[in-house]
This record gives sequence, structure tokens and C-alpha cells, in this order.
Amino acid sequence: MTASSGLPVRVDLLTGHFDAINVQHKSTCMRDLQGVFSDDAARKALPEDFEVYHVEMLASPQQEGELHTGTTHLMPGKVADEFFMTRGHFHQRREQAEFYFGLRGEGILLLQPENAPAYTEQVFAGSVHHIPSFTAHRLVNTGHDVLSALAVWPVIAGHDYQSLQPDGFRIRVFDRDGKVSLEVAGV
Ligand SMILES: O=P(O)(O)OC[C@H]1O[C@H](O)[C@H](O)[C@@H](O)[C@@H]1O
Repeated sequence: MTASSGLPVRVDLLTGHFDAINVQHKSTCMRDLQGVFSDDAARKALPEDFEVYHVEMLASPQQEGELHTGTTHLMPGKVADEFFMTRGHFHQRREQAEFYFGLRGEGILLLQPENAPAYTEQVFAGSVHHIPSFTAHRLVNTGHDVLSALAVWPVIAGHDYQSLQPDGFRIRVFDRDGKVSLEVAGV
């Protein structure tokens, strides 16, 4: 008797698109990002149904010990001078870590530990990022193309957006005369 090998799910490593049944999609539009950018009036002036980013995810068993896998596709663009970015979050379960893998485009990963200064890592095709436990994270697209990053994180991690309010991340990323500028809030 010959053992047969099942066809695995596939991911296109140039784009992060999954070829699988039951791929889940979550879209985040300009209207959903109230209070995220420093110039909220400029955000409101942009089309509310413009999709800033979307996430495609494989279906995972919803139980402790399992992992989520998903790709975030973040569009290029700016709200006033501030580059497009994800909302960003801590994990509800703070002790849970995550990995990001840059696939295409150029950007910055903002990392903000609960009790230490914020820091950043460059994101590019082939970059690997360990997001430690107790650390909020946000992607910023500083390039001219879509920024796509594959993520793997525990199903039990959850999202905590609220703890970053009202001030958000301490580092913001702006386009200043064509240069990428990392600016620390309140300095
Ligand atoms: O949840 P956001 O901050 O909007 O980021 C969008 C998504 O980015 C990555 O894929 C994360 O691992 C997801 O957990 C997150 O939902």
C-alpha cells in the first residue's frame, strides 16, 4: 500500500495571499480609524470607504495552544504627512508573543513595551520580527507599494486596543520633505 500525501494549503511568498478554502478577510477603512492619526480632521476629509488595510487569515481551531496565521496588506499613502498604519494593539493576554515576516513593500514596525521605551524595526521582503510579550505593535507603510507582512500568533492572544488610548503609540512616522521621520510624541 502506498501512503498518499495530501495537498497542503499554499501561500504566495511574494504577496502573502493564501490559496485555501475558508480564508477569512477583515477590512479596515478610513472610517474605522478615528483617533488613530495625529490629524483627525485630515483623516475625515478622505473617502470614508477607502480601505487602508486588510487581513486575510487561515481558519484556526479556537482553542488554547493553537496558532493564527494571517497576512496584513497595508496600502501606501498618508493622512496629511503621517504614513498609513494599522491601528496597533497589545495582546489581551499580555504574555503572548507573535512573529511577523515581511513579504513585500517597505515599512516600519513600531514596538512599544509596557514598561520600556518604544523602538522600531525596518520591514522589507525577508525581514523577520519577534514581537515579545507585553509589547504593543503597529505596522507603518513608508513605501510606494503595498506593504504585506505574514503574522503567526497564539489564538488565545486576543486584541487590546483600549490600553493605547488616549495617546496611542509614543513614536509616530511622518513624511517630512520626502524623508521618513520618526517622531517621539510630546518632544
Ligand atoms: O488589529 P490591528 O492592529 O488592526 O492589526 C491588524 C492585524 O495585523 C496582524 O495580522 C496581527 O497579527 C493581527 O492580530 C491584527 O489583527
